[in-house]
Amino acid sequence: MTPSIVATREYKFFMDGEWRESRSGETIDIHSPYLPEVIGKVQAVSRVEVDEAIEAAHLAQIKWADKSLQERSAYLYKWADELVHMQDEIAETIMKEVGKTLADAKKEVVRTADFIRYTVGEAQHINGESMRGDNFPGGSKSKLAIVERVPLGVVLAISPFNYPVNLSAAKIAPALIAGNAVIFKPATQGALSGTKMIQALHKAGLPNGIINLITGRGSDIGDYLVEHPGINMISFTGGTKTGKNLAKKSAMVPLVMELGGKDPAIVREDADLYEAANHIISGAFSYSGQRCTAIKRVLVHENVADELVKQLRVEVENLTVGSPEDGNTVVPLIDTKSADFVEGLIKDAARQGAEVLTGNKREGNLIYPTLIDYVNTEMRIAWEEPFGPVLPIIRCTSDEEAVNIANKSEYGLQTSIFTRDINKAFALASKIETGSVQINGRSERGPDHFPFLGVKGSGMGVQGIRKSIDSMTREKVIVLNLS
Ligand SMILES: NC(=O)C1=CN([C@@H]2O[C@H](COP(=O)(O)OP(=O)(O)OC[C@H]3O[C@@H](n4cnc5c(N)ncnc54)[C@H](OP(=O)(O)O)[C@@H]3O)[C@@H](O)[C@H]2O)C=CC1
Ligand SMILES: O=C(O)[C@H](O)COP(=O)(O)O
Repeated sequence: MTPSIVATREYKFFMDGEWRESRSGETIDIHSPYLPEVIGKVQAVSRVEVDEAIEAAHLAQIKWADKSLQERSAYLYKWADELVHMQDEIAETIMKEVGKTLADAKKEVVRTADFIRYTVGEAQHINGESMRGDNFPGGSKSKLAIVERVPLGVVLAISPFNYPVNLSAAKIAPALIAGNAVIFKPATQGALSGTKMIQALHKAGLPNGIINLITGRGSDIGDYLVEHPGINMISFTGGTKTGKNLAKKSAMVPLVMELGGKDPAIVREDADLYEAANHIISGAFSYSGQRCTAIKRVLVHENVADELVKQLRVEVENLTVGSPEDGNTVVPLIDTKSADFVEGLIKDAARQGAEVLTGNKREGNLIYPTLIDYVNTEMRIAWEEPFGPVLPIIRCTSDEEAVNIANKSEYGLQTSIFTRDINKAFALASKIETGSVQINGRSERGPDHFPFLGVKGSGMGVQGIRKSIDSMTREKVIVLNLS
């Protein structure tokens, strides 16, 4: 095993341009999903320090918004460059902290640098508009409205553990380029990776106060941050329960939330089963299914179910399982609680008569990839999001039944439809209640400039580069009354 580069180093939080120890005197141990030792400690930032950071952010934001777009762009380009320079160090931290393979962790860092650069380019092509009053009956031609987009002020960015760099920067970059300051609260498991990402931003020379990294448990400071009167917009990615709580607590603040999912793959009778199986396996099992967009149930027509299941089983049994350090696809889950939860879902299905075809084995947090056939709608696994490497198969008698089961979910992130009939695919897509529908492909967020959204319990508002910038700005109308 390679020696840990993060050892048990204690990391500081970042506020008003300075790395600081919290006056709380408390730190939080960060455990690895697969290594026995504590891999780092982060500060448990106090409420008073949260107040101070938000105040500093407000003061700094005014000058930041005054800078030209080209000046702000230069800082963000430097940030992207620094991330690329630091990619080995950051990727290793991601691997140890959230158990992603080094190759995937590096991809995450490079994808993030690309994301930042694209964000700058997008912002440089956003223009306001103007309109004359006489377009409306009775309106005067002498009224000229100039409509621009202006920043909202201080954006609170809260991110989950599974893409600790990319999903954080996907909030921070659009906020910054639009002229906002940011309070960034990373997932506690993910805070070391988030800290490294902010080190890269610090190296880019960003003015003091524009970015503030607040570490601490969501259960301690989450509500305080969300309810804080100094926060002007919240961009949150995480679980549906946390998101619902957040939506109740925040008041009169624009909110974008990307939450959990239970993405179905609908496999029609006429699908190319080989293609479908490949997409389903990579959709369901990469990074052990710890993706909001993972395929989390298969709704297959009964006439082709045996054939599909046979192919899926072969592919599941070929998946590599073990430490992320050896490049395995199925790796230990983020913590014991998550592994217990996934195991509970498998046991419930088995107890109720589902057929566990392969997997159902556990070593610590490592759950072997598990394929379960003959799942019915009475079983928890038909509805609950595992965030783990388990795939339930529900056999359906018709498209209508598949669509009904797909839509009954409390979630609405994405759906995949596999079919050779493009007309049928469109007809089904129009009935599906999810933010996106993928035809003949696995569910996924990227490419990152596509709008990305969940409906129902999967979220509100839209991300995706242009949409994220829009969500972090508002229109400002200045009317010239000409003589
Ligand atoms: N739709 C999407 O785009 C995505 C959705 N997800 C969803 O996220 C979940 C997994 O991520 P996970 O990190 O476990 O999610 P959590 O909901 O547990 O945590 C997400 C973030 O919220 C913070 N938090 C916790 N309590 C509060 C609170 N009261 N107020 C404000 N913030 C709080 C957490 O901090 P702390 O870590 O300190 O508890 C963390 O930073 C899955 O359900 C997954 O589907 C994940 C990625 C993408
Ligand atoms: O957090 C997630 O799971 C992501 O938003 C999904 O991203 P991906 O589809 O690119 O893995």
